[in-house]
Amino acid sequence: MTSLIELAGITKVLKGQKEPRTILDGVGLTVRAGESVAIVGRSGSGKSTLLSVLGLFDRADSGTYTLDGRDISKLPERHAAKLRSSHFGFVFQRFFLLKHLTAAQNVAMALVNGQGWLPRRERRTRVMQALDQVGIAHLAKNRPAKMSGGEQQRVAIARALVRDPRILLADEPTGALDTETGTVVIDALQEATTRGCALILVTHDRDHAARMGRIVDLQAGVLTERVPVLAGAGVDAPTTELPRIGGPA
Ligand SMILES: Nc1ncnc2c1ncn2[C@@H]1O[C@H](COP(=O)(O)OP(=O)(O)OP(=O)(O)O)[C@@H](O)[C@H]1O
Repeated sequence: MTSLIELAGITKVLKGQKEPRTILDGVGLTVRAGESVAIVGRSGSGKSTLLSVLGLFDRADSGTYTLDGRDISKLPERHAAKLRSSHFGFVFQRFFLLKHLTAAQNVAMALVNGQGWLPRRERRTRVMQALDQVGIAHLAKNRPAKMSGGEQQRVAIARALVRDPRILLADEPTGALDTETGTVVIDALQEATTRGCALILVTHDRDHAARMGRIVDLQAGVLTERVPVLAGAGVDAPTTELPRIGGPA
């Protein structure tokens, strides 16, 4: 299977301070369609920065970003904006729902913004499909105030899915939820991978990370891939680490 995303030697340096600070130091990452990848690491290690680079909200200072076989490292912003809406769905810790709109109307907003006005019937079908995919089609007419946190986050996931993205980027989507509700939200995100969508999840929750197909660890700007240890190998830790990937030798 060919890669959907390939980052190589990605570097991001924060300027505007006394001393420039390297946040991403030669990061490499390959993600294929239908894969799920957890990005873990200490607070401030650069996980959200990496997600911003992946989602084309921010640009790397050096390195290459290949999306679907195309080098997009130097893409002008107007093309990047198009790719953002055609290829990516975003889910954040905060739900960012409009409180005066119903769940269905909140999801429909993504279609209006991204693709102009679709015919009403098609819009309705896609919105209901997206709500159904996250298990809350029955709440289509509810406003956020009448929904639990987990339900609101599932509306936000439906809003991210309604444009049928190739890649779902989720930044601490369970951060505001209790463990049980968080698990339901992770289920909803993972369901998208069964349809070929790649899922990249930033999380501090070990259990949620462990449910992803792969875990990558960001420490001091350096990304390492954790490789599951075979059961019975006599190692206490559930995972072990390889040397850094994608960085200079
Ligand atoms: N716009 C900015 N201006 C100044 N510093 C920034 C900016 N954005 C990020 N940083 C700094 O860059 C570092 C990486 O931030 P980032 O948010 O990517 O980390 P993180 O791993 O996602 O953290 P957390 O787990 O707490 O969300 C942090 O030290 C942060 O303070």
